[in-house]
Amino acid sequence: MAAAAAAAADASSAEAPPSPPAASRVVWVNGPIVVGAGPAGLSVAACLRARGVPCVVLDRADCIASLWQRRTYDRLRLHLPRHFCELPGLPFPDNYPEYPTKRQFVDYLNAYAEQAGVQPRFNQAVTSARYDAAAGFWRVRADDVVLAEDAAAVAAGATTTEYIGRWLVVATGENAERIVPEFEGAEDFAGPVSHVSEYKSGEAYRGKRVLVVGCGNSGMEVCLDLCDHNALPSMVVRDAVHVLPREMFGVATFSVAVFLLRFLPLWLVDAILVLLARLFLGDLDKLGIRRPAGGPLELKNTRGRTPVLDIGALARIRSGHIQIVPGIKRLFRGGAELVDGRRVAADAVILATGYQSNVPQWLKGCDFFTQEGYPRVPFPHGWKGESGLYSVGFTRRGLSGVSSDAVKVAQDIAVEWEKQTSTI
Ligand SMILES: Cc1cc2nc3c(=O)[nH]c(=O)nc-3n(C[C@H](O)[C@H](O)[C@H](O)COP(=O)(O)OP(=O)(O)OC[C@H]3O[C@@H](n4cnc5c(N)ncnc54)[C@H](O)[C@@H]3O)c2cc1C
Ligand SMILES: NC(=O)C1=CN([C@@H]2O[C@H](COP(=O)(O)OP(=O)(O)OC[C@H]3O[C@@H](n4cnc5c(N)ncnc54)[C@H](OP(=O)(O)O)[C@@H]3O)[C@@H](O)[C@H]2O)C=CC1
Ligand SMILES: O=C(O)C(=O)Cc1c[nH]c2ccccc12
Repeated sequence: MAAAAAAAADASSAEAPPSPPAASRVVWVNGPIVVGAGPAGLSVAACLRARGVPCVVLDRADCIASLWQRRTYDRLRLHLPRHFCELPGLPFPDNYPEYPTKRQFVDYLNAYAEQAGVQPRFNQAVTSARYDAAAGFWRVRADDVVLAEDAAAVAAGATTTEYIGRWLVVATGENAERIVPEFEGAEDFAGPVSHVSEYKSGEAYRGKRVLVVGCGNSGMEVCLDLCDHNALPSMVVRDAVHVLPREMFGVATFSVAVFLLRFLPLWLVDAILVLLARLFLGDLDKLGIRRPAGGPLELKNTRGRTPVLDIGALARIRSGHIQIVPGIKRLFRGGAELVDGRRVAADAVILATGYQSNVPQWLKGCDFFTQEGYPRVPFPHGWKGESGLYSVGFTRRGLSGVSSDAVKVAQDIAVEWEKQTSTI
């Protein structure tokens, strides 16, 4: 019986997986295939080119840095000082402010791609990537993104291209997909429900009662923007959250943290940050904002929970312009019932409920990434997998993590590239 079971298991593991339908096109890539043309994809491509390694960069969007260009609001600025956000090889222009605007950052990224000669293939949505061990190549499939307006293309159906190459660089980011929670009664709610990635400005919400779900940097900044446009925001704070001042006496809190980390252990830096935040911001408990037990940097590094860097929302909470409410139990026609039984009226709901990686949806047959779509090996070692697999931008350390990964990945691939090309 046991032998029969073992034989059956052997037989099933030996069985070849069903082969996917043939791609309409096959492209042999001389060099790495980079998936994602955000800051991570651009910077690794630039570093590769600087070392003489060609690559192909694929993106599902029709432009570079689609997160920044298509899925963020107008008033957005970098919230870390500029020198923490520069990509390898190109400083920001001298006239940029300490916290560049979204427009400035996008201009910088366009200049970066241009200077490095990176020309991504757009409208290429990667649907699967797997390593073909027999051939020693990665097979990456991408569907042409067809716009609904393009009737002829829609009628012809999606074209699939298979890219085949020796190396695969995953650069699809920590914010690839929006998180959209489902609420009981959502179908009864009379107003619009949107994700913050669709929000541009509070102009559309003048005079309206808006329920903003989530109190990360997005939720806080959108509430502030709504106030500036005379809307009436309530913000759902369902759990504890760290709020830090963006600056203390003109010095960036982030810079203070980085400086202290040179001498002190992380737990102590966290304790100092919490103490300073208490001094600068006062007791937030009174406002309905509790601090988590873990420290702000610890939670950022281990769970990806970014502390809020306050740029003015707290003042509006104190003044009563932003109302804090607990978690949502259910939605109803005119608003939401909360977990404490209270009701809050709302004309619109904005979900500032965060983002997630999409790597598990398309990277098959390898366990380098966790189910959450992050490298299993923790920072600073998560940039290199097996068989020519790499990741850039999954460090939970923002743009500075992107840059440090990109340099390491390009260096590593360049060494392999030189070995391979010199033997030809
Ligand atoms: C609102 C906001 C503000 C931020 N501000 C800062 C900041 O001030 N400082 C900081 O350090 N960090 C900040 N971050 C963190 C952010 O992660 C980085 O700024 C940066 O965008 C990460 O770059 P990336 O290339 O890894 O990911 P992204 O910028 O998300 O780029 C990934 C690209 O991959 C593409 N893609 C995804 N899936 C596929 C697929 N299946 N096929 C093809 N293409 C695909 C996407 O279209 C996208 O263009 C912010 C994030 C957000 C959401
Ligand atoms: N100026 C800047 O540079 C900005 C930077 N960013 C960055 O973008 C990234 C994403 O930020 P953000 O979009 O704020 O996402 P976050 O993941 O940081 O925050 C999501 C928030 O939504 C809450 N949430 C999730 N699901 C629910 C639910 N069902 N009910 C109630 N609350 C819920 C979470 O609460 P809980 O903790 O309880 O799960 C959390 O407060 C971060 O790294 C951030 O720093 C964002 C905006 C501006
Ligand atoms: O803004 C983001 O999402 C970032 O990831 C930037 C960032 C990296 N490390 C941090 C620690 C505290 C606050 C922001 C960041």
